[in-house]
Amino acid sequence: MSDETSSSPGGGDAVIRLRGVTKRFDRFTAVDGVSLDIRRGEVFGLIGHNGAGKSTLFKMMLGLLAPTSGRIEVGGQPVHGSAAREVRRGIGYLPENVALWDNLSGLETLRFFARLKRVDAAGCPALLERVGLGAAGKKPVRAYSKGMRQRLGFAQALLGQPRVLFLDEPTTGLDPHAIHFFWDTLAELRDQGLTIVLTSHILAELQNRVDRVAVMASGKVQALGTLDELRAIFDLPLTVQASLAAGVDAGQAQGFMAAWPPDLAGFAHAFDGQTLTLRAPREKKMALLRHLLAAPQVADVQVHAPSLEDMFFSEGGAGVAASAQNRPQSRPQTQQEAA
Ligand SMILES: Nc1ncnc2c1ncn2[C@@H]1O[C@H](COP(=O)(O)OP(=O)(O)OP(=O)(O)O)[C@@H](O)[C@H]1O
Repeated sequence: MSDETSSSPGGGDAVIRLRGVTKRFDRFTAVDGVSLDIRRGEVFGLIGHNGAGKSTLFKMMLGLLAPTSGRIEVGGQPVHGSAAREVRRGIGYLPENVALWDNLSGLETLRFFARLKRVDAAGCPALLERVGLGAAGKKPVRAYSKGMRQRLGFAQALLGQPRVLFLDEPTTGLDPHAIHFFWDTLAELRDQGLTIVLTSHILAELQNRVDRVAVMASGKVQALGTLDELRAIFDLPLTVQASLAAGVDAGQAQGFMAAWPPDLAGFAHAFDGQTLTLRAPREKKMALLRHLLAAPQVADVQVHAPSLEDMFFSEGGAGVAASAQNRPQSRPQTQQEAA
């Protein structure tokens, strides 16, 4: 793959550039006019409900599926056409279910994939070490656990030192230890300059580990940005929890509630006698905190910003996509802006 990059409107280098990408299966439109820049060295999450078009978009970015219309470039080169083979050599791909042969050992499997990818197999033992399978390289794959199989799949994606990695549901079925290991490895690769695009349905796991997220629905990218940018788009309230001190009796608690300032009225969501839960707009946070911290009855205050999951399930369960369709004009980047 060429190391050439093109600049993205949002700043930084666009390693992956999509313009007006559409995929139709007969009369059904699975991906609908997607324009997107993915920058060098970023971890980019693609989320959305089942059937939103993530895998179809993924396959097109990998050059495995031709778009009906639109243009896709990786490293400044089209992923379809005469340069496609060369472009794909710079891409690593971990499918959701890697096809492995039970009778081959981990090392034989990796060497097999190296031959398929036409890269030097001499680095296979080191790659197995890299993913934590050094000691299991000679074991047949049939003796591998789900986590070990996933690590082996990850190793084959890293063959040939790709500059761009596509990972489809990479942590599905992994235990917490394996998930931790996976994200640590990903952070190291990212620090080495790799661009990583991944899909996941596990939003809590994604939210502090990806640089930006694209939310897909009905074949379109409905919202795009960092977690903070998405929070600004959806403008959901903060949740603030104030715990009263252990010695506060019912009368003092009542006094605390009765002395509530009128300019902060309407945010109280629940009070169980010990903990007051409030939902407040972000601009009221400081006023609310000042009041709570000055109250002698309050022993502890916790503030929770809306999570990716809160946003996804916002608007009474209609989901992030429905909310994004009605998004205000002050959003970070739309498809049109990217185009
Ligand atoms: N080869 C195909 N022929 C016809 N329709 C297809 C084909 N591939 C995908 N689709 C349809 O395109 C839509 C998008 O599918 P896609 O697999 O991209 O969704 P997804 O977001 O990856 O979903 P999931 O989270 O379930 O993997 C779905 O309605 C699917 O049925």
